Amino acid sequence: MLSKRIQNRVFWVGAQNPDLRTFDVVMHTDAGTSYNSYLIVGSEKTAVIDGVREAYATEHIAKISEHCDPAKLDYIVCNHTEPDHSGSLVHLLEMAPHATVLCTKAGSLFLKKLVPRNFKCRVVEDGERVSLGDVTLRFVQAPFLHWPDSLFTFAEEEGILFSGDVFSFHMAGEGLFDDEIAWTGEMEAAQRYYFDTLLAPFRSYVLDALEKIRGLSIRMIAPAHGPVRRRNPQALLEVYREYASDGPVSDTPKGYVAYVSCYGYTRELAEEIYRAGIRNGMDMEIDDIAEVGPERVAEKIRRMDAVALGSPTVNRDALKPVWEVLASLSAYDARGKRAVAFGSFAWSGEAVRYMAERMGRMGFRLVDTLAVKLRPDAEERRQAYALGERLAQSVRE
Ligand SMILES: Cc1cc2nc3c(=O)[nH]c(=O)nc-3n(C[C@H](O)[C@H](O)[C@H](O)COP(=O)(O)O)c2cc1C
Repeated sequence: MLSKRIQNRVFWVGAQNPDLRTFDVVMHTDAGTSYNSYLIVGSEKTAVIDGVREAYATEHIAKISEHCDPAKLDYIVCNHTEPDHSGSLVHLLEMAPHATVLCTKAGSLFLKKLVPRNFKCRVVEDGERVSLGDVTLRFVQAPFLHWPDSLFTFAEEEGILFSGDVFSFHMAGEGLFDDEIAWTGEMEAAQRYYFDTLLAPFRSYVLDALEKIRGLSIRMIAPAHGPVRRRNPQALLEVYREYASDGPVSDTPKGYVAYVSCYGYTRELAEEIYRAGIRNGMDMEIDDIAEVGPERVAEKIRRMDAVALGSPTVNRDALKPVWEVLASLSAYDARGKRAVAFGSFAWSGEAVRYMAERMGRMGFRLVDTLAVKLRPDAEERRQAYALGERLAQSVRE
């Protein structure tokens, strides 16, 4: 795609990779991705907002050159210093040695490690304005979206919010704007998946950032990946507010039992824990991980207040689907969540201990564990029920 004017004095000068299927190891994408960078040619000064992955630096600089001489660039704004947006910076700075990089304090510390050359860097304060002549940039600090460095840049006269990874999702295509492409359920899902993977751990920061931009007259949102949003930016802010509020905040605590079981013994324990949760006022769900799939289970765990994870011991370990669930979660997902581990075994019984150790290291608040030899008898089923009661109790506390 060539460079493109997105409005008056603002141009898209980014890059696209429609063939990408795995982003940063952690995310899949069915439609590639874009690395959005924007150039503002003000009446007095010029600014590039965000960069692209290093592999696309030449293309990026060529697109900037279509509209101005890169050697005369005044500012390069780094809303987010992650290498998919800052990789090109070292090359752009070679062309534009006099440009001043504008970023947050955290961003400046990251850039020192990312850019192996001296460059002019200025830390911008929350609410600070920088004039390009007929366009004024206003900076809104929005930390932890999804790194400590993140910043929004609002071009006041244009009404464009440059939002970094926020409001992004992975997609490359012919159209640059959301109203140029047929908006499908898959895009909605890609948007939600992006939020869940990168931003959900920082829900409260998302809500803080939304509050800070509430009063701005935003006519367009220009994110770092995916389409530029001009169809109804205010509605997108609301969608994000809903995403960010969809955490474990309901009055009725949510509990979840996820297990695997070869002969049904661990399942018997799971069902006792589930019953105890319900009788103790929790909104409960129960799943066999082998049926539902580890990713879906991990997704559900993110929204729960309490989790019970069960596996039999097989070949001196917990079963693979359980490890896949835990590998799909981050320490942010686990942080402070009440949890128990349980399972059946025949002679050595390592699974429960190993799960508990891993969950503890991830940051789950482990309430207790239960390992039962082979088929649970009446007393052991009572113990499983009591484990569910303690889990529910811990959430109330
Ligand atoms: C292939 C296989 C390997 C096993 N390895 C172990 C083991 O290393 N240690 C152990 O205590 N039990 C082992 N067991 C026994 C199971 O843990 C035991 O049968 C348990 O009750 C199964 O619970 P479930 O019905 O929930 O799957 C193994 C069972 C199978 C089928």
